Amino acid sequence: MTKTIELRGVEQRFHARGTPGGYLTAVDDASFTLAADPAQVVSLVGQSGSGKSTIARHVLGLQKPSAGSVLYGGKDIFKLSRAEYDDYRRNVQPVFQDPYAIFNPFYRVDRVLWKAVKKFGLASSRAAGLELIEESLRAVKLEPERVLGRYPHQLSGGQRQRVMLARVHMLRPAFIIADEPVSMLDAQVRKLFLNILLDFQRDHGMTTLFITHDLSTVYYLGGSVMVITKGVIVERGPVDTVMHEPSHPYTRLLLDSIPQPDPDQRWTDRIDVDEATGAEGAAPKASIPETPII
Ligand SMILES: Nc1ncnc2c1ncn2[C@@H]1O[C@H](COP(=O)(O)OP(=O)(O)OP(=O)(O)O)[C@@H](O)[C@H]1O
Repeated sequence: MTKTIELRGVEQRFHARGTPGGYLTAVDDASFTLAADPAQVVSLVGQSGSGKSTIARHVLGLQKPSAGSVLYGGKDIFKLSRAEYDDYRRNVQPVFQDPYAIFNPFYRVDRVLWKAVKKFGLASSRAAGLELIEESLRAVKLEPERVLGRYPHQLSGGQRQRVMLARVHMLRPAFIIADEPVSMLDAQVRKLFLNILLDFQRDHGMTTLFITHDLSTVYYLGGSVMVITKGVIVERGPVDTVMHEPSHPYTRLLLDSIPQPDPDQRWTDRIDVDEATGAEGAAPKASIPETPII
């Protein structure tokens, strides 16, 4: 049976002083399904504060929605049996912006990988475990001898990110929930990271929910995209269609925020998102640079 993650009418309210009613709606009636088969890349794109991370937290079971439900294999993730929960934890893996917080600075980075080997019983001996770790590090273009034995601060941000991807590679989850994973990386390392996610999709059948504020990254990844503003998913579809024929004014505004390589035309227009009305005052039809900047 194909594994699925489904959000059904998810709403998230937070207490917020000074707002009408004393709360803000961070996510409003969000519904979508991620399927493991065929493996796919689905991006969720929107500006800061649009509700993306809140949705990631819902999918990862870190935040219970105020209303609606998050289903894994058709079952509410907050009501799974122990065995179902273990399956969900193994098959839905997060990758965050800066994994520095996940590494304990007092332990070598090896520990994160060995913990996964032990927790999920991935190898029957130490030698087999080490072989698996080394294979996974190579799969994310890291040389084991340059990484193992080091402390987190001795690695670059891009290397730390890829150690987390090596962990994902070992676990082979059905789903990766990647929340702004590349926003702190330079263009080259960013591209490397995105290519690894695409390799994971093609070679190991992993489906990624890729959360970002950056449409050019979405363009590079391909697949499909959902556009979110003020907690509402306003547009969705294949990346090519949404990028070339955006139907919602907010998507057009986002498209106009892609910088151009030409210094005289870095931005096609000024981006003025009206906080009160969302996408009011839409900019002229967007143009996508020939070579998206990633
Ligand atoms: N625990 C919380 N308590 C109160 N408000 C919150 C909480 N978490 C998020 N919010 C608010 O909910 C809204 C959506 O936040 P969220 O972090 O999901 O946005 P985002 O699109 O991921 O933004 P960014 O790209 O900046 O991370 C914001 O207005 C934020 O201030």
